Amino acid sequence: MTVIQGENLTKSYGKTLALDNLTFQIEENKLTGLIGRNGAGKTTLLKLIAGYLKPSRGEINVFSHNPFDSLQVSANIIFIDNHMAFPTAFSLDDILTEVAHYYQNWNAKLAHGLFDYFSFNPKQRHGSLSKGNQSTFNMIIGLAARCPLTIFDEPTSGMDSAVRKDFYRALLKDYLEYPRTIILSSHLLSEVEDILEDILLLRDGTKCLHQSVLELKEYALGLKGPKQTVLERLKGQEILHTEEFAQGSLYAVIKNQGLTSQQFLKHEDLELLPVSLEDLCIYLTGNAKGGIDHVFKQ
Ligand SMILES: Nc1ncnc2c1ncn2[C@@H]1O[C@H](COP(=O)(O)OP(=O)(O)OP(=O)(O)O)[C@@H](O)[C@H]1O
Repeated sequence: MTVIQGENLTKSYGKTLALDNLTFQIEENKLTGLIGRNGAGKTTLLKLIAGYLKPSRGEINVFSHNPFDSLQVSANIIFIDNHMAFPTAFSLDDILTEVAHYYQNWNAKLAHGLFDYFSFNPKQRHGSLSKGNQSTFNMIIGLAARCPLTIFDEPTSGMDSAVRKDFYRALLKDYLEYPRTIILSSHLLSEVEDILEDILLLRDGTKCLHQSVLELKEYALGLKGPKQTVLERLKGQEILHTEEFAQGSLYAVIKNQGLTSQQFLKHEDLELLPVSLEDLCIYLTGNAKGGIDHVFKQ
């Protein structure tokens, strides 16, 4: 079943075009990573899905409804980001008690288990938590709510690396036990790629690609060797990235068009290297100016 369907989705803020003609769909019970550079339109897209914003053009349907001001949709969604605010009079314990009434699938055992594991003080106020602890507390709510559509917008902001690892582990374990549709926006692709099933990559408000992580791992090949040898091998290939190194060597990333490694390894000077998902996404969403090296060449 399709949970989210966007058709020619466009969102402008005045003259700024944040999303441009985006068409995509997300199926039920998938864990999707929403990836893109700063300003690519991730938060805008998540807010359109959650019904916080109206599209300027195009259509968005969530559970077959327009999410804007839809009670039906909001009852089935939780949106976790680092702007969550709670009544200042509430302690953390009060918040957990109150939010439990909102979410049909709320799991108090999970909420309290995580709350104790992360050593929260039940009497503390949300506003007095450190930035990382606020994110951790928000994440507990996002997981324990077990909403059919769970949206995490940069959920690990401020968390230290140990807490981030615990969060990804908890997310994966709970997702495997209670499958649901989860979208996770993140800049830290290397940290999340092992738990994601699909990646929706945005570039300047447009869809760059939407594929499974397994497909993406086969998407590109890296070649390194003497510049002239690499250049010869690049003929007819779709080049995604090139980088020069000392002593005349060149590293090139090409689209894997079903080529066997043998074709490239005939030349013994040539090294075939895997391309990480993080690097691939950087190359696919890079600007055309030749990267940071370009600044130093001017
Ligand atoms: N309320 C707003 N008013 C005007 N422009 C906005 C507003 N919100 C976002 N934008 C612009 O829309 C574009 C997309 O922003 P958005 O926050 O969706 O990107 P993002 O991918 O989430 O970025 P980041 O990774 O930096 O959080 C940016 O150019 C941003 O400046």
